[in-house]
Amino acid sequence: MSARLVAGIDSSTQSTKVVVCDAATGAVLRSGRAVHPDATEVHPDRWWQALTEATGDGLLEGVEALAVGGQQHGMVVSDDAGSVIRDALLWNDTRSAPQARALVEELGGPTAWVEATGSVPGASFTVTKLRWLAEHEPDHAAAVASVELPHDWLTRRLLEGGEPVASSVTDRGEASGTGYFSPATGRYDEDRLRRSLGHVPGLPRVLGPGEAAGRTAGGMLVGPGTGDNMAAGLGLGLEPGDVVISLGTSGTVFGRHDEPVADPTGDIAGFADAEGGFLPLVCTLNAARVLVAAAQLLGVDLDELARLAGEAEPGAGGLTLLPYLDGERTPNLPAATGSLSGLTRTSMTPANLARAAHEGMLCNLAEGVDRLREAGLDAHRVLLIGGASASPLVPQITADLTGLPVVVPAAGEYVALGAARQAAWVLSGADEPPAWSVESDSTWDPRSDERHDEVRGRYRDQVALVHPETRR
Ligand SMILES: Nc1ncnc2c1ncn2[C@@H]1O[C@H](COP(=O)(O)OP(=O)(O)O)[C@@H](O)[C@H]1O
Ligand SMILES: O=C(CO)[C@@H](O)[C@H](O)COP(=O)(O)O
Repeated sequence: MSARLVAGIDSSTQSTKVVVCDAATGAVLRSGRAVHPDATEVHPDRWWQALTEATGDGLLEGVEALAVGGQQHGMVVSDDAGSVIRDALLWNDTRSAPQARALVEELGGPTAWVEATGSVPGASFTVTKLRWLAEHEPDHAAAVASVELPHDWLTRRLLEGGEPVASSVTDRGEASGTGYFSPATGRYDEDRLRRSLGHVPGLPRVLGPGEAAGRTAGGMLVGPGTGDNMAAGLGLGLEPGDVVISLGTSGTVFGRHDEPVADPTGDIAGFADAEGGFLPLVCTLNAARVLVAAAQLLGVDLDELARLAGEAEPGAGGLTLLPYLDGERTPNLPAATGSLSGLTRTSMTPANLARAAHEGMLCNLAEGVDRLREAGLDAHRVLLIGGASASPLVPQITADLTGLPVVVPAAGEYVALGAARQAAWVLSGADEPPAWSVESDSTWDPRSDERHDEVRGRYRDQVALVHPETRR
């Protein structure tokens, strides 16, 4: 008997990736990908074009069900005809930082926000982008009849001409990144929405995990979809003690939790996951592209960057890079720039610069692991995913700086795989997702060396020195 096929779509910041899997085992049978524009505001049609390109040449032939995992938070606003009003503002667009500060202050401060929505909204959160729209483009704001996030919009497009269960749908995971939804109660917060946009627009219906969103015109069953980090969690089949570090455009650190996590400092976002639980998460704005920028500076490719960094000793000869090249989200420094310190005639070598780029990026994420532990999450091992997990050096430095064993799971595209697992879940009609196994590539154990503690300490000292406003 031939396998039943499901597909998972990862529409993330830099690209769309699609995997077609055996619904029973999760084995990846086919895959496709296409790039997105490099911008922080993008017309959603560009994601649709990328999806069309990635699934060209019959990639979806024989597929019975599919689902979308999408970059979180992006603001897609449509008019009463369902047409997109302006380019979507993405999660990494920091223009709404002043609106974020104002909303937090106006609506009761950080603790009130955490109680109502699970998170203290920074510029990434949709609610702050809506306030920006109301202040800067009032005609556009007045025309907004519905607000969706990237995966909601793509799911609606997939269902066009088919049989959608509602005019627009989402899930708890995605909705928990809006800033106008409570992951604890599962309800939208219309007051916060009115206070940001000026009126309450139409919102996607929040489907349960494993609940079908409808059928495409071609008859494929469509899952509710979710945010890309939630999809990765589902694809990895997280166990207690697993902490994920994802090194894509964003750096994220997260784990599953049965209870909501409330962090009024704003470092941890109290998201929902794609299985009915919670996904506390720390997100940085600067991850894989720090290595890309360092490679460009040194005039080398990523393999050579890793080789050079491997030549340097831990500690990069005293160089410390604060890698806030695109501003930063955690710590909350949206207007920050990167800085490099510790330069001497001896330390200023290509190898030390390459090493400092790796250490700076990973120190910020190791801080995220510490924040999750302080919030009560067990951390026994790190599962390392995302584009930069392919680097030959990143897994070992991650192990050294977090003090945890690091596993790089074998299959690679865990957001797409999680979306496919959700599609298989919907197809099965079962109460639980199918039990797909995750193969590990290799494990890197942390090496004991006092220089690793010294690197972490120097990084913290430098943050406090250059950005004293982050001191608690
Ligand atoms: N071997 C590598 N070392 C470091 N970075 C890499 C490597 N391979 C890919 N990348 C980077 O990973 C990023 C893409 O990661 P990905 O997780 O697909 O991002 P996103 O999901 O945000 O679109 C790109 O910036 C790419 O240059
Ligand atoms: O904003 C967040 C998490 O809150 C980001 O993680 C986005 O979801 C984008 O993810 P990548 O494209 O970097 O995977």
